Amino acid sequence: MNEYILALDQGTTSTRAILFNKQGEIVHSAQREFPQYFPRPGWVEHNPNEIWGSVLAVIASCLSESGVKPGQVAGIGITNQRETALIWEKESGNHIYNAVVWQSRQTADICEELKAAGYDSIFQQKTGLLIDPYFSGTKVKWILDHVEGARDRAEKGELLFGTIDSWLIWKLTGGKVHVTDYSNASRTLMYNIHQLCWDDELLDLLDVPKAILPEVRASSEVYGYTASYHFFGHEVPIAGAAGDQQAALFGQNCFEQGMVKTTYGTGCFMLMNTGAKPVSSEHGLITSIAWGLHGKIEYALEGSIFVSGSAIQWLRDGLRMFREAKDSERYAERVDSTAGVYVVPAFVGLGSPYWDSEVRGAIFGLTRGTSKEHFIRATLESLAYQTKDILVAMEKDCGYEVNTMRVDGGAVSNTFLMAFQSDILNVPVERPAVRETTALGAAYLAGLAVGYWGDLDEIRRIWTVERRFMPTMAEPDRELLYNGWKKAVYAAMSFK
Ligand SMILES: Nc1ncnc2c1ncn2[C@@H]1O[C@H](COP(=O)(O)OP(=O)(O)O)[C@@H](O)[C@H]1O
Ligand SMILES: O=P(O)(O)OC[C@H](O)CO
Repeated sequence: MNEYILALDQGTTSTRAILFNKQGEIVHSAQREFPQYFPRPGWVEHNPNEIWGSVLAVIASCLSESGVKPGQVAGIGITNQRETALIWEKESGNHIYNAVVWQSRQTADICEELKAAGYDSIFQQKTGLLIDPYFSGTKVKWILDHVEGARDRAEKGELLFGTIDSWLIWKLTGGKVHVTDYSNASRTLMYNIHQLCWDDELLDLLDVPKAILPEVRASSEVYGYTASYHFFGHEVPIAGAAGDQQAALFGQNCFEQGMVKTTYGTGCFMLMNTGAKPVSSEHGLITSIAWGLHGKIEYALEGSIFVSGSAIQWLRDGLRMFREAKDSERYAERVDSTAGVYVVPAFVGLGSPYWDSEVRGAIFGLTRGTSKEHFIRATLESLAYQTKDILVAMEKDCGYEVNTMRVDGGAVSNTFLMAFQSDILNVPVERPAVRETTALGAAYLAGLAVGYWGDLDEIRRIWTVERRFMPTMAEPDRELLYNGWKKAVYAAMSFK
């Protein structure tokens, strides 16, 4: 009887369940969107019960549509939107407040206070991160500050905190297992990535009681088994977990130091495997744990771009420039260039390497001749320029040149964008055959833990490139275009 690995990819806007076979191929997948809540400008929240409902729904669809029996699932791997924080009651499982999403800026004041008190460098040294509303720590503090009685109850051990991986493992095991993995813990602003422990000093600064924190475990090991009532009578091992960007790094087979992947989804995230040593950034990047595997920790250097594919959604839904995201390619190719137009899609500020939460989007270089095609092309090109900003910072931080970038995520099906990306970076860009790399990484981590795949070499043998984009642009053209982008970004940053 054939066996499969089930990956659960709990993303910011939708949840996917994907069944993979031994060749790392997709056998079947199911996807479900869930509601987004914006209680105030800049705030983004999810209802944890709706997330859980979406997970149950995609598992059920995936199994029933594929005809795969629950007993044929050798293991489950979980990957998740990172940083999103939630707190629930240990006894009832009820959340005490919605999940505060990574994009949410509701803790901006808390961050300003911590920065004004001079704590930047302590947080950076210990966690590899910056003080920014993006990360979980200030979100946990905010929930405990705003829900009456929460801090007391947290101290008494009545409440549990988790990122979405923790929540799903807890729910899937019927409330038995409260864990997270190293990669997710490293995004919380509370975890010491050098000493590998929740950091007492940082917990004090954030006023977060240790009792609510999950146990931190490897990214590939059996954490527990599905409660049989959730999984059609079967106890399936939950055997892997990693934050979605680290899972994508794993799914892209970036197992060696210096290997780089970039995922173009709602936002865009470039990660470099830096091996057993964390590289501390001096150029606006952040340091995280890539994964804990086979008793070893590996680290990653990361650049996080908040708006990427969502700029294309904005063209589609906000400006109604086309009906489907893929139409952007056709429009962009109707013109030879943007004719000097630059779009800076800083809708929620800028992440790496600028970290400016006050800047907002801007457009430069308009003339009477500017057309819709120029505008669409300039927006697509902005995805590639933002990625170049990160690569430049990454090469400075690690001290060598990146020789290949592997890509995945929804926007990589845009061939114009990938060719321009390679041109503007002057680096070959590799697009893999399986583009659901995040889910694939989670499947690999779970499959390794249950012996479905024997080792990394077996995984390396099944990973294949679908297309390699080689740079063809002349250096002076590249320089001219990129200089224009830098001018546009700094002009946008000066308009506040
Ligand atoms: N052909 C395309 N060209 C440009 N952008 C695209 C294209 N197809 C999808 N996108 C963008 O990719 C994003 C979806 O990618 P996905 O990896 O599913 O994101 P996420 O996991 O963050 O929800 C959307 O923001 C969409 O606008
Ligand atoms: O859910 P995605 O794919 O938008 O990814 C979100 C990232 O994990 C945020 O850090």
